[in-house]
Amino acid sequence: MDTISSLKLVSAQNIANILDYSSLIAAIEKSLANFSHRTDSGVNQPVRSVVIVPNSDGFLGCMPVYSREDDVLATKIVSFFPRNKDVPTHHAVVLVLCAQTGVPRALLDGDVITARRTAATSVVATKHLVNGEPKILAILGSGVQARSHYIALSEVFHFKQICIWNHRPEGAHKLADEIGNNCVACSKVSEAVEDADVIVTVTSAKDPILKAAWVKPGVHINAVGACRPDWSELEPELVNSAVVYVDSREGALKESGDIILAKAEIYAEIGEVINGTCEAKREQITIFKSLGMAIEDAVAAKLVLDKLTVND
Ligand SMILES: NC(=O)C1=CN([C@@H]2O[C@H](COP(=O)(O)OP(=O)(O)OC[C@H]3O[C@@H](n4cnc5c(N)ncnc54)[C@H](O)[C@@H]3O)[C@@H](O)[C@H]2O)C=CC1
Ligand SMILES: O=C([O-])C1=[NH+]CCC1
Repeated sequence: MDTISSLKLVSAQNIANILDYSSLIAAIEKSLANFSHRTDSGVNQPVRSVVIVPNSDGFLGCMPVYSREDDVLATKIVSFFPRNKDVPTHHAVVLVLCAQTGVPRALLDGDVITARRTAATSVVATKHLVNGEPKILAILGSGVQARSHYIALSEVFHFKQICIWNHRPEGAHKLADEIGNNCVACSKVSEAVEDADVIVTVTSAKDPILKAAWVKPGVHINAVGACRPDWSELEPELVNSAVVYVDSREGALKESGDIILAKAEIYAEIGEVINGTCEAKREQITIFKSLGMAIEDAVAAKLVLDKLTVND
């Protein structure tokens, strides 16, 4: 019988071995499209609940979702303590339950899932919104998401050059060394982004780091950090000069300082572009504001569980 005693525990190492970007990107693309159909495609996903931990900048987020198409019922619990120094800033677990009985089936480490599904989501947005074939990638930030974004984007696009900036230069140099000879560490954001076709912002900044004056016309920006309503990575002038796409309208209007502080208009969810109900305005500056959604974690966890062998 299916009981909690048969709960499967899945480690980060196991997930890292199993969760390949090619399957993940395809699954995420489908899930973003499904999400934007809302209840028509049987997705029930409230905006995440966030519990703030005073005097730490830290928070705990609870992210439940049900998706009929994917036959998955799951919740992620994620903490973000940006001031952590000796341990990572994010920690997460994903609990998957039987969608018919509610019995917990598996508890998965959520760190690798968070790193990879976020990058896979940016890949999907970039595929749909980038103007032509991108040659230069700029990454602002040099932590976990900077690495996963470099790997995931490089699976799909062939960049001639990658420019990294980090607020602590040693972080940018370390990542540039890891990536190798088509990668440079830049000492200024303006230098990193001036020729970029795709920009990824993956920092814990609370105030804007990227300005309108520095970017090329037609650039595509994946804005991945700044997940609090009073935090932003993008200067309001930049947000208001761009066509703004989000993962979830409700989520963006509640959580995204980049959108709330700029009083920006949201043009579409990326799922609406995938579904063909909203246009990809590729010739303009496009911003994909990513906050992260439970459905991304749920489909990633399901991929892992489906690929686990009985002995794992
Ligand atoms: N949209 C989504 O689905 C997700 C978004 N995130 C967000 O992405 C961002 C990066 O996450 P990770 O790479 O996991 O974190 P990390 O802690 O590994 O890296 C953070 C990076 O930001 C830099 N940084 C720290 N304070 C800064 C400041 N005041 N100004 C500029 N840079 C600063 C650090 O040097 C480091 O390079 C965070 O804001 C995080 O909350 C993370 C997971 C999912
Ligand atoms: O979706 C997610 O896991 C997160 N978004 C911002 C911090 C963590």
